Formats: sequence, structure tokens, C-alpha cells
Amino acid sequence: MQKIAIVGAGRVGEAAAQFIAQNDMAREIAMLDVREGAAEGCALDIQETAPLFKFDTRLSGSTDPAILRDAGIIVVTAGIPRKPGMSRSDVLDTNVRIIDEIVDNIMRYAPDAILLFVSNPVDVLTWRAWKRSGLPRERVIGQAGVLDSSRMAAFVALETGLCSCDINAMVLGGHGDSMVPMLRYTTINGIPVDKFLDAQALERIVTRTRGGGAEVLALRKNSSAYDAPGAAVAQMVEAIVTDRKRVLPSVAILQGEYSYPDGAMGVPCVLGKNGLERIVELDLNASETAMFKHSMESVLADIARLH
Ligand SMILES: NC(=O)c1ccc[n+]([C@@H]2O[C@H](COP(=O)([O-])OP(=O)(O)OC[C@H]3O[C@@H](n4cnc5c(N)ncnc54)[C@H](O)[C@@H]3O)[C@@H](O)[C@H]2O)c1
Ligand SMILES: O=C(O)C[C@H](O)C(=O)O
Repeated sequence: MQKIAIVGAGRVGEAAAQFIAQNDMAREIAMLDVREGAAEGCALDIQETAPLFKFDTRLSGSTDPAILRDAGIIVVTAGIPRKPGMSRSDVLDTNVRIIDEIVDNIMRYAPDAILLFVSNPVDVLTWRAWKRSGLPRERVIGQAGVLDSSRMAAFVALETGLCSCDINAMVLGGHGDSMVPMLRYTTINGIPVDKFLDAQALERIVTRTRGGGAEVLALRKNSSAYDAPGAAVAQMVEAIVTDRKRVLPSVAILQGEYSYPDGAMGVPCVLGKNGLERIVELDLNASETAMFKHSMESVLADIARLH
């Protein structure tokens, strides 16, 4: 059991904190936000659910980055979400300034932590944080694929009417409109999904998965998704704190894997106590390779905008 810090006590930060606390993954959760009272209020509100959910985690909040000290894992959700009609890349210029400052504070107060980025555009900001911090790539990862895969599995469950607990979906690539839903690796208790659904239904699932974030945003209007993103963060945190060696799609810095000497994108990763312990390289077919390339090109175009 360790101390986990969450930077950004907004909607995603709060949902992640609630799931992490409720499932007793941390001895302590420290929330940090620049908005006066936001982190403190979030911490207290969640603390008051402890008797209901029977957890022991102690929560605290502050505007002072010194609260990060001794954190073993730091989840970064700080930054602005996009508004309806925007792409995730449209918030890059604002969020990179926020992330740079946070990374500098992390290096000052918790340089030994494992960093899990959520703020968008997540692939680009994970890469930026890795570069700026100088940390090994094993300790700088991002959350996207767990959420996108859960969305895809939910859509398979809705289309088939089958139990979502039997469905395993996999989404790789960048967390943008050109993400790569991997139908070939999507199964229902080991049975390929195309045994249950025709080509049209599968195409509907791919399209809906790619637009999953935008669909929730269009409905909520004033906020992008946070319940499923918070749960996805908690699943990655759990894999690390319990050293379970789970294979989860994660944003990873690529250094030759999938033929990319540099960049960051969602690939299957083994997560354990050291953070990213291994990248699993799949044999992609021609169409998957083309989708992967297209997705990486859009991430690299955003990385090229950074200076
Ligand atoms: N990777 C994913 O799958 C995924 C999923 C959902 C949301 N997101 C992204 O996560 C980010 C947060 O979304 P949200 O809905 O929680 O937004 P939000 O507006 O509810 O919360 C963001 C919080 O960040 C805080 N903040 C801003 N600058 C800060 C700083 N320098 N230090 C500490 N805190 C700071 C704000 O005060 C605010 O409380 C957005 O960029 C969004 O696009 C990513
Ligand atoms: O869609 C967004 O902007 C938020 C997040 O990336 C999501 O997929 O829900």
C-alpha cells in the first residue's frame, strides 16, 4: 500500500480518486489542484464515503505541490477538456503549459514516482512529460486504451445482447479519431467476435468506439466523460500497486517497437510494480499496419508542434 497523488481534482481526478479509495488501493491519496479549495473539498467528500464503502484510505488535498512528496504513483488529470466540436489536439497548446509546470513540480517533490498521464491529447502529453522529465520510459505512461477498449466491449455487449463480462476488446494507437480498434483481437470468451456479428454491425462498433469520447461529450455538453475514464485509471493503478503483471493497452514511449524509433501511442503493455514492464509487439496485418501508421502520423504531427 502506498501513497498515490492525483493532480487535477476535476471530474476525472475525482472519479479516479473515488475508485482508487473505494477499492482500497492506497494507504493515502493526495489531491493537488490550482483552484482554491477544489482538491481539499474533493478529498473530504470522498473521505466521507469511507464508512459506507469500508475503506481505510486517508485523503488530503492542497494547492501546494509539496503534497506530492513521497507519492509512489502520480496520476495527472490536470488541464482543460475539449468542448463539443473540438478535437483533443485543439487543447494541446493550453495543456502543454499546464503539464510542463506539473512535471517540473513532480521532479522537485517526487522524482521516484511512476507517472500516469490522462490529460489530453494524452499520447502527446505523455511523450512531452517523458522528454521533459528525463525519466525512464518505464515510469511515464498514459491512459487511453483501457478506456477505449472498455467502450468497445460495452458496444459489443449492446450489439450482441451478451454479458459484458465475457467480452475482451482491444483498442490500440493514438487516443484520437484515428485510434485502432482491433477486431481481430476482440473475443467473446475466446470466440472471435465475427462469429456473433456481421460486417455491418462490426463497422458500427468500430465507428462508435472511435467517436466514444465525442459521443459522451455531445450528450453531457458541459463536460467530457469522467466515470469510465476514472475507472480506467483505477484499473491501471491497481495493476501497478498490486504488481499483477496485467496486459493492458497503455500509452507507451516507443523506442523501435512497431517500427517507430520515437513517439508515443497505445500498445499492449505489461504493467507491474515497475510501471511499464514490457511492450507486447503484435504481428499486425496490412490493414492494421496502415491504421497504426495513420494514427502514429497524427500523434507525431502534434509532437512536431511542441517546442
Ligand atoms: N486520456 C483519457 O482517456 C481522458 C479521458 C477523459 C478526460 N481526459 C482529459 O483529462 C483532462 C481533465 O478532464 P476533466 O473532465 O477532469 O476536466 P476538469 O476541468 O473537470 O478538471 C481539470 C482540473 O485540472 C485543474 N488544473 C488546471 N491546471 C492545473 C495545474 N497546473 N495543477 C493542478 N491542477 C490544475 C483544474 O483546476 C481542474 O480542476 C482533460 O484534458 C480531458 O480531455 C482524458
Ligand atoms: O473525449 C474527450 O475529449 C475526453 C476523453 O478523451 C474521452 O475519450 O472520453
